[in-house]
Amino acid sequence: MIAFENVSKSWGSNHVLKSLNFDVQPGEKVSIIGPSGSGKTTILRILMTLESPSEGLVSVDGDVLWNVAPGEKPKETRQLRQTRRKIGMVFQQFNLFPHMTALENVVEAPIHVLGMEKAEARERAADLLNLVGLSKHMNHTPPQLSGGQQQRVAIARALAMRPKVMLFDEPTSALDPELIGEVLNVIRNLAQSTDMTMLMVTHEMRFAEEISDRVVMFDHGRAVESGAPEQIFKNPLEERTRTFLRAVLQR
Ligand SMILES: Nc1ncnc2c1ncn2[C@@H]1O[C@H](COP(=O)(O)OP(=O)(O)OP(=O)(O)O)[C@@H](O)[C@H]1O
Repeated sequence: MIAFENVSKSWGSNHVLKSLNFDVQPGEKVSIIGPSGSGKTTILRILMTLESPSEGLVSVDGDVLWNVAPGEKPKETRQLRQTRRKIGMVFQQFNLFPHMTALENVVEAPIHVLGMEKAEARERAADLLNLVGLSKHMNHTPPQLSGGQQQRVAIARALAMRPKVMLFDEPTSALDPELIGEVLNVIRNLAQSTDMTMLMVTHEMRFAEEISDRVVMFDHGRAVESGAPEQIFKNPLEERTRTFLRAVLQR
């Protein structure tokens, strides 16, 4: 469903991704872990076309998003916009429209981007807000909601576009500790009840262990180890994974 082939990304002399080969199978739930600055977010941003690779091929659902030859300037492929719609993303920051209600935030893109009928979009948005446990808050604006509730609206908004792939970039990092659980519960339910492909960057190790089919350890722009959660967390093969996990799990 997602494939990175020999993908590199540099900002000046900072080589953030180094000939990365990485894929995610249809329906697979994959978590990316690794030290700060190892390139985890950059992978998601390339998939969202918020960044372009310096080199390499990236495809989603069989469509080429990026195909950049060495020394070539990245340019958008013809089907990029179409492919981009297959992907929903949840960021650390919720990025909701503050003056709109939760429901209006969720219906916005289906109406304006997908051209969905207003009534159908509102019905779907109400179902999704119910799914994330916010049926009582549909008419509240973001300032009237807690951070956890706002992030759940952001998840509903991403789902409203009927994506085949959901990307999560540290979805609980901006939340107070007591609000993290409610957002993780929503993501856990999605992972267990949908056949969507899910790729998540997270510092929540126990959560990654619990919900993922596979965990990938990143370091210095490379996937250094990939395996079932019990293998990565209980029996990591790479010294870099052991050192990283020792540090984060002792915190
Ligand atoms: N727009 C940018 N311009 C220049 N450098 C950037 C840009 N975005 C990211 N970087 C650099 O790329 C490197 C990798 O960043 P990235 O955010 O992908 O790491 P990460 O593994 O997600 O880290 P964290 O866990 O701290 O979020 C860092 O050195 C960062 O400073």
